[in-house]
Amino acid sequence: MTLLSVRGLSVTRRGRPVLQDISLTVAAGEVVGLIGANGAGKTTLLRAMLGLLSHRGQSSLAEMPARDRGRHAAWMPQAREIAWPVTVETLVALGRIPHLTAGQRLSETDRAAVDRAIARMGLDPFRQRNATNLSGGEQARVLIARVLAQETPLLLADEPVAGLDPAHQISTMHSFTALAAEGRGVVVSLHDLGLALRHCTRLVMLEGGRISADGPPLSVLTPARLRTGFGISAWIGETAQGPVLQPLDVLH
Ligand SMILES: Nc1ncnc2c1ncn2[C@@H]1O[C@H](COP(=O)(O)OP(=O)(O)OP(=O)(O)O)[C@@H](O)[C@H]1O
Repeated sequence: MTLLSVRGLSVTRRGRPVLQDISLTVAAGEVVGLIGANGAGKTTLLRAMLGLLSHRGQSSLAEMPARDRGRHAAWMPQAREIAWPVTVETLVALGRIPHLTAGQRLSETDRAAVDRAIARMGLDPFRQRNATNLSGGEQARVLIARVLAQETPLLLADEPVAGLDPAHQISTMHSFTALAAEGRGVVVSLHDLGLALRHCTRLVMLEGGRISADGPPLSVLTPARLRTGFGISAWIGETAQGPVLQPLDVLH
């Protein structure tokens, strides 16, 4: 089942083309990693697909009425600052808003979704803590839990694992894999190519605002693309524990 369809999407900012002619679809069961160097256009693509940026071309998500969109896709932006001094539980429960009608309180179903998201991100010990008093990585986990609580068919996240410790980076990627196994779809921008290789079912690589590769991770992360797209060399190998990528050096 197709959860997102983008055709011929282009974005111009300050007269400069930032994205050109992007077409892709995301199906149920996929964890799509969006990769590319700083400035390649990952955030711009995620925001344009959601309808948060003016664009040419089509995105099925941007064309939905706002209310339907909130029930179809959850969005975790790159900015991590939590501004409100509310408990972790209250903040995660905000993810249920698209499912409520005005003035409606959380139902048992909503509370169960909040509990599942809190458990998935290992936040039970923090439930009643003020979210603004948590560490940066803990706050990121709270924001991931909020989008998980939304329990939408599609999840889009901009660098969700940035700033997390290794255990929480891996467990967050496992959460995405579990969502895909349940029949949802995930699009996640990542700078850690090792995590992208191991945990994504497919990678979409951006170079200079265009898709330079789209396919299974090992077929996308070739030495030539690591050189042209990232300016690095890397060791890539198949091991007993699965594929591994270790960046080695900057190529001049
Ligand atoms: N408000 C803006 N006005 C003009 N240009 C912008 C604006 N926002 C982003 N850009 C430009 O668009 C290009 C793509 O930026 P974008 O943030 O999408 O890249 P990214 O791949 O997410 O990068 P990063 O890995 O650094 O987060 C960059 O060249 C950036 O300078």
